[in-house]
Amino acid sequence: MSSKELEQALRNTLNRGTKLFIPYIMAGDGEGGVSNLENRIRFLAEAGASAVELGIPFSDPVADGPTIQEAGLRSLANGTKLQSVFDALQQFKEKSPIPIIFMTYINPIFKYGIDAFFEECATSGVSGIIIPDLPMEEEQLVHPACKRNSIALVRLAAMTSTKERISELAKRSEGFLYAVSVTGTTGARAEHASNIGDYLQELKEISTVPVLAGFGVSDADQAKHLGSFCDGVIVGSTIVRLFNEEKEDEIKQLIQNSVICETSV
Ligand SMILES: O=P(O)(O)OC[C@@H](O)[C@@H](O)c1c[nH]c2ccccc12
Repeated sequence: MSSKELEQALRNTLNRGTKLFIPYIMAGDGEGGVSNLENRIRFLAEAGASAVELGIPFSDPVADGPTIQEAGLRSLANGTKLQSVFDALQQFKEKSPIPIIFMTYINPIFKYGIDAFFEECATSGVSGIIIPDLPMEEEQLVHPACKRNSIALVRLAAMTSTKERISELAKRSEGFLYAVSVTGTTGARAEHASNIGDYLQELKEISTVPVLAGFGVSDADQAKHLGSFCDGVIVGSTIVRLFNEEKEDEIKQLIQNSVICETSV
């Protein structure tokens, strides 16, 4: 799947009249470690997920809140390595029904080797990547390799970024634009800032790719609220927690209730 194809897959979903929902899961978390990946991704696709964000466990996850950090520790305890994630993806019995977007810090990419990393992404069916600790000024380090292997480099916009920076990020983003919707780390929040709607609408106006809000979304009401200002949401900590508590039914309900489009907007 090329980087344009990720964008197109998301647009196809939007054209069917639903909002986007991208769940985040930590690769290697849960019983069986990476061997459960194919089942989990298939389950999420059937539940209505538009794509999946797949986290690679890392020892120093600076942007992760406690729920994702704990999932990373469980995954590392299961013996997960970057290579075992690639191997598991390459061994899928059938191609993933939804696009897979990697979420990893820059360090594991350096360690693996930039070219080798993106080549493996392409042969593993990964269509996009989120690198939260790679500033825009440094992205030339990886962008040529992303391009060569048709991996969409998803940019993150923060609420604290200047207008100029946000519009540059929105212009550059591939696949979609990740609108970080809180200040701070990942994790469920009771509520979002009152100016969140303005922020998301502004991003939506300047972005040429779909805009998804992430960070702090823990229920369908929040998802629908944020989704009413943009194209949908990314949910991490709540999905990770529900998988860990074996509450797959709640995951299904959360996704199905979040993607409903209210026509008032
Ligand atoms: O957990 P939350 O609050 O639902 O936020 C999404 C998030 O977990 C996922 O996108 C993610 C996990 N780790 C990250 C690090 C940086 C940016 C994004 C992420």
